[in-house]
Parts: sequence; C-alpha cells; structure tokens
Amino acid sequence: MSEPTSRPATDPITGRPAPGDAARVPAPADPRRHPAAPPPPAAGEPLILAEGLRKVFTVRRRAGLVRRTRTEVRAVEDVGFRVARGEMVGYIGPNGAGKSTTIKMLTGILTPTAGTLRVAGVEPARHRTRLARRIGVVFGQRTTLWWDLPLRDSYALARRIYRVEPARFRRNLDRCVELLGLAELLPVPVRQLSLGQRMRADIAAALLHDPEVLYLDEPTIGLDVVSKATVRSFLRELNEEQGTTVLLTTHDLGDIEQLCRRVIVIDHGRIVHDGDLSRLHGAEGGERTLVVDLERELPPIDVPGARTVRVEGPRQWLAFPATERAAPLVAAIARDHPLLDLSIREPDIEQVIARMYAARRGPGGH
Ligand SMILES: Nc1ncnc2c1ncn2[C@@H]1O[C@H](COP(=O)(O)OP(=O)(O)OP(=O)(O)O)[C@@H](O)[C@H]1O
Repeated sequence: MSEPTSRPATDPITGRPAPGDAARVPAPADPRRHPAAPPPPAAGEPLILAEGLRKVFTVRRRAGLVRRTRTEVRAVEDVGFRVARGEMVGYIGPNGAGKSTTIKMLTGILTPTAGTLRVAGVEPARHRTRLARRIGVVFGQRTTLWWDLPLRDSYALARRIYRVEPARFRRNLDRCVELLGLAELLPVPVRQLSLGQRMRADIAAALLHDPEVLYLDEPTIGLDVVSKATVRSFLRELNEEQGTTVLLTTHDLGDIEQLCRRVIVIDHGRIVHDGDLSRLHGAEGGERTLVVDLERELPPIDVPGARTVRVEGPRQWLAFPATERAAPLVAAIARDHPLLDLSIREPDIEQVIARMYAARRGPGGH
C-alpha cells in the first residue's frame, strides 16, 4: 500500500469526506475568537454537572423510491451526574449506549436536546470557545494533530491556537515528551506514526494548555500491552500529581480497574450504575470466591452462605455473594475443617459488566 502524502481524502474511521481541518477533529472551538475569561464556577459547584441530560437525533430514512421517514434516536435520556475536581471517573457502556454523545455534549460539540450541563461553571454548547481552554479531549479513534506536519510543528500550532505562554508550553511539552516517550517522534510527520505513538502524541496535545478536565474516549483502543501501560501510568500520575479531573470512556475494563475508583455505567442512554468500582462487583449477582487450602483431601465443604464450585485435591473453591462479608464464612470453615490457608478472589469485572448489560437487554434484546 502506498503511503499517503497528504491529509487523507476520507476520514479513516468513518469513511466520510474529510473537508480540511474541520473533519480532523471534533475539536473544541478556537479560543482566540472569544478570549474573555469564563466565569468561575459557583461556590460548591462540581466541576462537571449534568442533570436531566437528553439528546435525541432525528434521522431521515428512505422508505421507498421518493418517500422518506423521520425517526428519533434517543441517544441520551435523563442522564445526571456530578464530578468533583480531581476525580478520575470511568464512563462505560455497551456499543451505542450514549457514551460518545455524552462526551460530545460535555465538550460543546453537540447541543443537548434538554437538561442542564455545566463544565467548570460554563454551559458547553453556549460557550464552546471559552471552554476550549479549560478542557482537553482525546478521541482514540481520531486525531487532533495535523496529518502532514512533524509532531513538533503540530504542538507549536496548538500552542498558538490555545495561546499558551512559551514557558508554560515548554514545561508541559517537556513533561509529556519525557513521560510519554515522544522525544524521537517530534520530527516525524503524524501520518507516519503508529497507532500507539499517535495516541501518546494526541494525549500530549490535549494537555499543552493545562486543562482542568481531560475527556478521553477510548484512549487505549488497539494499543499493545506496553503502550497501554505507558498511557495508564501517565494518566494516573496526571490525576494524582497535577490534580487533573479525568472522564474516561473505554471498552477496556483493565483501564477502569487500574485507573478509576468510581464508574458510571450507561446503557440505552440511561445511567444504570454510578458508584465505587467495588460496589459494581456486588451488582447483578456478582460473586467472590474463597480459595481454601485444607490439610488433606476432603469432601466438598458444606457451609451456609456459600457453595463449593470446585475441588482439586486439598484445595476447594467456594463462591459467595460479593455483597456479603467473608469473615463469618471463614470463621465457620475454620471451626469445622483443618484449614491451612485461604485467599479471596474478587469477581471478574468483565463478567459482572457482561451480566449487567445482558440483564437489561433481556433474552431477545439487541
Ligand atoms: N449523529 C448521529 N445521528 C443519529 N444517531 C446518532 C448520531 N450519533 C450517535 N447516534 C446514535 O446514538 C446512539 C448512541 O451513540 P454513541 O455514539 O453515543 O454510543 P457509544 O456509547 O459511544 O457507542 P460505542 O461504544 O459503540 O462507541 C446510537 O444509537 C447511535 O447510533
């Protein structure tokens, strides 16, 4: 395959025509046009506030040779959440659940059909340009960088667009270059970067203006284990040391487990869970497993509140509801059995989430 020499004529993801820079990114608007400082958030107001948020798309479909029908797609329905400054929140859900639509409303790219939305005290769709300086956005499947320019020049352009003072720009760029391993990539045109390199480059671009909030939509999609680890540890440090608030959308539950204490689950446009990741473990019948090592091989342990699911020599596995405490169970086993050792395994988050999605879909669901 021949290498492209200029910006691709079509968007590599959607296949739609890419009309210049506008198609490159669903980027925040150019902040130069409205340089006025945004009003500070009201005292006590969370950094992100969504209440009764709704987005309905009207889609026209061909219903015959000439006739067209209009259908409504309810992408987001009565969504509400608050994110405090410094939080790192996972926003997950199955395909078509409404995650990207929410993020696009949070950046001001899409206007909500109804509801209240404020980010850093600003209504995103009304003050998109003002907000642009305070947020960073990474869409894993698209780039915010200039396809033909060396990475270094893309960053220089971003500096001008966001009017970042040179010293601050230098400091932020140096930090990103070091932590994301970008030094050798700076002279390379963006089109020549691998997916993992491009993703790291995009994350750096989103942070050059010190945003208060970083939205990440699938930041580890298609990355190998090493690149994933680099991106994850960078994000963890960004959140812990710089205090940047992060809203992370991903299908990779490893991202969520390693980065987020709080997770919001959306399905069919509605929030179905908002809370600690550990609470999610107990949702939808999640089970923990007690792995018990006995002094010798014995028949399956029979103890109230748990069921033995596997026996291998002197080792037995007992499943019990993740919402229950393990201590009484351990005490009961230790009282009646020659116990040598034990450990507890948390439920597999993938299974918990899969069960959660399936429960809402029903047997004949889509
Ligand atoms: N511009 C649009 N016009 C019409 N329908 C849309 C548009 N954008 C999204 N939708 C629909 O809205 C619903 C939510 O889509 P959205 O992209 O927000 O889902 P998602 O959770 O990000 O999914 P995925 O995990 O597959 O990226 C889907 O049914 C989708 O087809």
